[in-house]
Amino acid sequence: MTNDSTIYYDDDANDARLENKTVAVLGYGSQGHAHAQNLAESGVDVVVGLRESSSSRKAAEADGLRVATPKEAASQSNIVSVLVPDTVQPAVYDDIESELEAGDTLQFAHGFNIHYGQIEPPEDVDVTMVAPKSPGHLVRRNYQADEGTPGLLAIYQDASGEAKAEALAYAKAIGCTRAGVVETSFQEETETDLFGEQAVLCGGVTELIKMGYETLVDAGYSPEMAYFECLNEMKLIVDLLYEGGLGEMWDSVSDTAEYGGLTRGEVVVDDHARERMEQVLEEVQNGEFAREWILENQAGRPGYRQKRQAEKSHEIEDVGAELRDLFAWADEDESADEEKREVPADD
Ligand SMILES: NC(=O)C1=CN([C@@H]2O[C@H](COP(=O)(O)OP(=O)(O)OC[C@H]3O[C@@H](n4cnc5c(N)ncnc54)[C@H](OP(=O)(O)O)[C@@H]3O)[C@@H](O)[C@H]2O)C=CC1
Ligand SMILES: CC[C@](O)(C(C)=O)C(=O)O
Ligand SMILES: [Mg+2]
Ligand SMILES: [Mg+2]
Repeated sequence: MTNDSTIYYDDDANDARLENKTVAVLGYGSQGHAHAQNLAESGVDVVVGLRESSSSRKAAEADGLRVATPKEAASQSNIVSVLVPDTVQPAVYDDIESELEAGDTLQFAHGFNIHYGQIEPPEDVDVTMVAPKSPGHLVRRNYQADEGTPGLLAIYQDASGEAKAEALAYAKAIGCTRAGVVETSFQEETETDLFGEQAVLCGGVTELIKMGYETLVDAGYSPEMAYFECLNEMKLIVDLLYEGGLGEMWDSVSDTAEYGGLTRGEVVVDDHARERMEQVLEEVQNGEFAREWILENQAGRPGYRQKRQAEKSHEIEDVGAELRDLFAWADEDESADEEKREVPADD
């Protein structure tokens, strides 16, 4: 981040920008349920847009929210927050496009479809992004605990001249300006988000865990020891990194771990890994990943299903399930897990 990045807080946002406006939240999954409930509790008029057959309808209604079809919701609203999965957004957009009027806002939590040209909004609507840098369940939990969730704000199209002020009010209403909202662009958010989840947060970490586990088990150590060491303890280390960066983690582990980590970490994640990271970034930047993902969806997701199945079948998952049943820490997270399970899988 450069020193001139702008960060906005609660005092920079004016709640009145959302007065007399209706927000249609399309989708009631991870982000959708959090935005809709936080907006409503902040006093904003909300209508949730879900298809007639939607398995999420019951949950939204049980949470006291008004529910309509995406098209009806868009026609009743001034701001349409598109929080269905990225892959279905273009089809949902085609359905609601006719309901967008000059001066309305199309709001996103991720820039994929705008940045890669899958959605091309009319010139007379504002196109904004408020993207919490967190899974939706934490956005909701933090709001309920009077805490904030850091987020990003970007303006792709400012037809009204008011796009930023309105997006800031939206960010405040879902709790993001309590923590701070960094201004960025659709391009930067999309490319960094995709790179981060592929190379580091989701893809990189899971491969590192599995490879560490397999190395220990192949060398004759017990699967339980390998699970604890390579997966379970990851949370303890990540909590320290989250609280105080690399420094707090290194301060907290033993000198032996610090010396071993500082000298051996770079043996594993070496220049070869850096080259591969650069390759992953290039495929995000030149649109190759986006094209692959769009085609994969058009083909009915055969490769995705296969990869998912292989991941579920990895021995570490069985070992982990057994251990989590036997130890007390599983109970602590039970309510969070229950909450997560309420979100329907996409297939
Ligand atoms: N997951 C996260 O924490 C984060 C997500 N984002 C972004 O937020 C956006 C939403 O992602 P996320 O919350 O994960 O989405 P989810 O997968 O959780 O969305 C599921 C919701 O979308 C509805 N839905 C699915 N397909 C359709 C369809 N064809 N028509 C209408 N509704 C449909 C589902 O209802 P139904 O019962 O009808 O299937 C359900 O309510 C994305 O742009 C994502 O990149 C950004 C930051 C983090
Ligand atoms: C890290 C995954 C993420 O980018 C997120 C929760 O921010 C996503 O797309 O879900
Ligand atoms: Mg992300
Ligand atoms: Mg993402």
